[in-house]
Amino acid sequence: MSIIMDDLCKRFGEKTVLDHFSWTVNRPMVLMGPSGCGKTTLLRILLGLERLDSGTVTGAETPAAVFQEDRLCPQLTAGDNLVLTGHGLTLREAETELRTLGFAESDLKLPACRLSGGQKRRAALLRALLCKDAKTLLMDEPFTGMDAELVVQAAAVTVRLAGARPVILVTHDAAAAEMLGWPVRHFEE
Ligand SMILES: Nc1ncnc2c1ncn2[C@@H]1O[C@H](COP(=O)(O)OP(=O)(O)OP(=O)(O)O)[C@@H](O)[C@H]1O
Repeated sequence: MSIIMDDLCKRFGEKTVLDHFSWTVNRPMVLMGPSGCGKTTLLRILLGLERLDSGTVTGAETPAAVFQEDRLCPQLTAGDNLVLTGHGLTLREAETELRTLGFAESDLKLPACRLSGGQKRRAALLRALLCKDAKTLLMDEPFTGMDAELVVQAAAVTVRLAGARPVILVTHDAAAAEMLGWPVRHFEE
């Protein structure tokens, strides 16, 4: 299974964001590039949230996503948020993985709106990684708001749970990219 992007073009008014961009992703990979170069736009195109001017995408069906915003249901616990989109994921499995990313028993009982920014980010990351029917993963800055020690743990969990699926993980964090150990594509402006 591969995400195949062929000759993609996208403009916003005068601004060209994708200029005949082609890329085949058949395994987990990292996408890096300067702010404003179009990384989020590319993920939004793959998710069907933005329309291409020209070009084709195949193989991006049934993705799970980590957006720049966490997009958790605020009244549900972190575990219930994971179960909600997990397609067969049990609460026990969800909470086990939340504990590996530092959730205490008391954190597991809180509604998502009472969690810290970093905890919400970890929950959003695990929600995508644990979505059982996702064939691809699209992750936009999933480690934002985590301190260095947590990034180490989050990167290890990401590698373990992503497996061999096609993944595009956008990050500004060169140290995180190195920890993942995945090939890096540099997206220039
Ligand atoms: N809906 C839109 N309308 C107009 N311009 C847009 C729209 N969405 C994005 N842009 C512009 O397209 C360019 C690429 O934006 P995008 O968010 O994809 O960049 P990015 O590489 O993800 O940046 P960052 O790393 O800062 O998140 C920017 O110049 C942005 O202002």
